[in-house]
Amino acid sequence: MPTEPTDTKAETKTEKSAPRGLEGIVATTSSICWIDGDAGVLSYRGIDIHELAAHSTFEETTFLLWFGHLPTEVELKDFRQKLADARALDWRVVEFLKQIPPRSNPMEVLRTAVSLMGISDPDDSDSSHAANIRKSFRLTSQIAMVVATFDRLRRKLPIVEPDRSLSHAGNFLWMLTGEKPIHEAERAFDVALILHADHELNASTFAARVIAATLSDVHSAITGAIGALKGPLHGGANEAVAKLLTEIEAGHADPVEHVRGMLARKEKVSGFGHRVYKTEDPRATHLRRMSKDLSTAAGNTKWYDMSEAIEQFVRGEKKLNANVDFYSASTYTTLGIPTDLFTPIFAVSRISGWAAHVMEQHENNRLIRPRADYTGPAYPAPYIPVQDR
Ligand SMILES: CC(=O)SCCNC(=O)CCNC(=O)[C@H](O)C(C)(C)COP(=O)(O)OP(=O)(O)OC[C@H]1O[C@@H](n2cnc3c(N)ncnc32)[C@H](O)[C@@H]1OP(=O)(O)O
Ligand SMILES: O=C([O-])CC(=O)C(=O)O
Repeated sequence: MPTEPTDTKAETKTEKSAPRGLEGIVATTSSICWIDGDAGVLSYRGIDIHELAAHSTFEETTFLLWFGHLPTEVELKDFRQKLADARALDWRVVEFLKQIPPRSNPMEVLRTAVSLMGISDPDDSDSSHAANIRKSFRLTSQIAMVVATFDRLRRKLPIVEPDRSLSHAGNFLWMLTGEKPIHEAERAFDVALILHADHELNASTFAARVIAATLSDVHSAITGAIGALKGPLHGGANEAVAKLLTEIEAGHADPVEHVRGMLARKEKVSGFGHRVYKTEDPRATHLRRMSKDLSTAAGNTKWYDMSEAIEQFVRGEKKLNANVDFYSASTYTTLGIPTDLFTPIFAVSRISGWAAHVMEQHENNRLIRPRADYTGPAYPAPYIPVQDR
């Protein structure tokens, strides 16, 4: 006996909606990263990002994120060694990189390569903490190698074998360019990796934690995280900034007038705004300076000058601050890195934070499964046979 459809949705209501986009919702506890968005403070395990950018290395910062304290000299040496020892891509991953079309999107290539790495990982079926650490070493070493190797192959250049004596930053630049990086470039890249390493419950890290919380494996969580990072509202914004700068230059446009037009058309300007920071993103402070210093040293401040003009205008007009993605675009361009590698390079760094969060999730796990505030047809809606529709 069919029941009469109700004319009210009251019965079908489940829960009251959280704010759109979960703004301001505290979804988990975590001891990895603390942000004060009003004061513009970012810290990893309580240590201010400015201290880490000034004194640390990517290896040391990754140790800090994974193990919760700064390493002793012996611990750091051991950590570096393990990261360097993991610089070996499985032949199936290399074959995949050789066989895909050179025009493939590098973020899609990376996402697929990480998924493939999961199949060939020696600890594949082991989700113990020790195995997760070993997987995290391999992923951190090899994501950088995948990005560099794919770029070499698509440019029809020979693959550069890793140099285990180099730092993580130095080895990436070496495998990408086939040249040993000068100290300034290696240090700038190392600092960029430190700045991008973690950022609390950003979209890709949240995605990774949701996947990890089903007790799925590290590679599945990181594959999902890469998919989330790719979007232009998140990590993909650094490429969008570079495209904007290139478009302005190609059209011989005035940067301020170009952006004024975008705002008038209600378009978003990539590299500005942030869900958490209501003041300057502390990472942008470093990237702005790096962009300026590197471009001055290179004798071409074109991209920096354009970026600075846009930043001043957007801040004045919309009260929006530059985020981490804005000046990373001109910094990486000045380092000679192809635009479509900017977001993969974000992943080269963020794997350290993702891994820390996946391990933290597994250590104190509960399934993440919120509710939706249902807005569809009232229950019970009638099922109308196909001939009567
Ligand atoms: C690593 C990272 O993920 S950092 C962020 C990278 N993403 C970007 O740079 C993309 C551009 N920025 C944005 O889209 C947003 O600022 C986000 C996604 C970063 C944050 O989004 P939210 O907190 O959801 O803010 P939301 O998108 O609702 O914007 C609030 C208001 O500010 C405006 N606004 C926010 N960012 C921008 C922007 N970059 N350009 C123009 N207007 C903007 C919105 O249009 C909106 O205005 P309205 O209230 O008049 O409609
Ligand atoms: O925290 C966020 O929402 C985005 C961000 O800045 C990051 O992931 O680095």
